[in-house]
Amino acid sequence: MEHEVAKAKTLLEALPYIRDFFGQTVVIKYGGHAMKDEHLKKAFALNIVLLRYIGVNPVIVHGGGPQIGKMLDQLGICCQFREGLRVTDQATMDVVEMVLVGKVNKEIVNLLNQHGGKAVGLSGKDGRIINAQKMEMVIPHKDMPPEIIDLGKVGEVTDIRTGLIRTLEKEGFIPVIAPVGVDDDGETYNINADAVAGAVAGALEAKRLILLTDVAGVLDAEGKLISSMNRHKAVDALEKGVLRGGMIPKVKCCLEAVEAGVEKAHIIDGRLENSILLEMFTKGGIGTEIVF
Ligand SMILES: Nc1ncnc2c1ncn2[C@@H]1O[C@H](COP(=O)(O)OP(=O)(O)O)[C@@H](O)[C@H]1O
Ligand SMILES: CC(=O)N[C@@H](CCC(=O)OP(=O)(O)O)C(=O)O
Repeated sequence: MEHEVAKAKTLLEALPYIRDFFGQTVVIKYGGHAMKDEHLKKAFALNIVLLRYIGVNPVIVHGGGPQIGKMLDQLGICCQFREGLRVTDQATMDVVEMVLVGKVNKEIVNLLNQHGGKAVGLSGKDGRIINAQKMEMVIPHKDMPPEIIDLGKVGEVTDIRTGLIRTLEKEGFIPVIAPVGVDDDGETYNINADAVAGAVAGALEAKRLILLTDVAGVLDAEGKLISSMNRHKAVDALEKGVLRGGMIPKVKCCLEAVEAGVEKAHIIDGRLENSILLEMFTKGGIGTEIVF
């Protein structure tokens, strides 16, 4: 009996948060360890389905870098990264689209539906959700002319069309979006999934952007977790070189999202079971929050 009483108390403790999130959109970037481990996959699905049943509108944007890498390897196509982005020729683009849209996206849809959700898988081409253009990568060099890198079919988001996402939300569906975009000429682009998640959250004026990753959050130079960063602190960390590799696009896209009106962005540990619920429905939260 004592156990049951404690359970009821826990539910009531979550009430202020549930009330706050009711009817709101939360964009979640699904990737990293939480997408590989069977136990964590199930927990992720249950977290998302629960959100939907208590009146939150979750929108999932997924990655799949390791899965693309594995397939390229099997096909004997070599892969190269510049500044954390995959150099993408036409053959690579075909594999990226097949793996992200055909395999990873459908696996996530299936996972959510198996656990009681109503998920719909989309690429950026469906309803032209993700409009993109070829990315111009310019690396500044001290005392030298800037370096211009051609990443091939790597794109950047120009515009997110929210109509189809809103229609699905209204009907109780959970949109699951693969980070493949398209331009006016029908050219397909490979886009970093964190960047897509940030742009989708901004366009939807989501209440939260949550990025799941393989570390506790943003760590400082001593390796200690930074639990909260405002714009000023985040820009400072980017400029001082505290952030490296994949953490750079993550913090950048969180900044862009809060600048576009998202209330808070979070980088949280996807290795932790129920990390999404812990972040949203407990007082202290987990990981790093980025606010305007
Ligand atoms: N200051 C930092 N704080 C946390 N992680 C950092 C930092 N600088 C670099 N990283 C690296 O960024 C990685 C997360 O980015 P990434 O590998 O792209 O994640 P994911 O695959 O989950 O999208 C971490 O595993 C870590 O190695
Ligand atoms: C341009 C670029 O690098 N695109 C990424 C898209 C997938 C992705 O971002 O997946 P993760 O979130 O798992 O890294 C790629 O080809 O790997």
